[in-house]
Amino acid sequence: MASPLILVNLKAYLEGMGEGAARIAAAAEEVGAESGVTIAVAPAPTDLQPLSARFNLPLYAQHIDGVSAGAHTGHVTAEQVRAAGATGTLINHSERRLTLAGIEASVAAARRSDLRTVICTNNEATTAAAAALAPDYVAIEPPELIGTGVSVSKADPGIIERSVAAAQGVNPGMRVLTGAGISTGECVRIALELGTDGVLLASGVVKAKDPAAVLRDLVSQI
Ligand SMILES: O=C[C@H](O)COP(=O)(O)O
Repeated sequence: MASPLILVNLKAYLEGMGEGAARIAAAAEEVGAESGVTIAVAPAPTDLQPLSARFNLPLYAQHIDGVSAGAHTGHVTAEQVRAAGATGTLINHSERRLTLAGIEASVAAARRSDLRTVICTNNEATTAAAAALAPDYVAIEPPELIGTGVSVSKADPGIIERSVAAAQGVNPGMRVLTGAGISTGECVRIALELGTDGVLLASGVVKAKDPAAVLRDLVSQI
């Protein structure tokens, strides 16, 4: 199996001129290098370029629209985030939902720009639909647990197992992440034991006093 992916979404938690994002990217780079685990960060779009200039780690956009350069006010294109240093993108995060057609267009745009794709989903049915679009990963996150500190690995392991089965039933070999409330190495270990290929998390790292210590714990049972 390829190295599990720990994908840290910074959401819009961090204000200021990118100092907070840089602190977390530095911690992710350090812990990724010492552990050998792939730790990626999904910063705000304005932080992609500054982070890619300073740090050596995979960067994901939090969202892209399924359009190319043109008359699209307020859109974010795959070409733009790729040029800013992203190597992948979230699509359809629970806090940035798209239509099914929009998801398909974003996946196609990401592929044209050679970006890895993570389609976020909320249950088994949407996980199966997402898997049919053949992204690099689907990421199942029960919305009611996001940001609560209550781990999906412990509170709802069944949804992880069923989602892995649904995704791989549609697309054998489909890689699955899970997220919502993940904050410890035990949560990551359980997620991997349930058949996932890693985790998508935010508050457990972003709100931590010592993000590097949390990241070290997250990779400690892999
Ligand atoms: O993108 C990350 C997820 O929405 C999980 O967020 P959380 O780790 O704060 O629950």
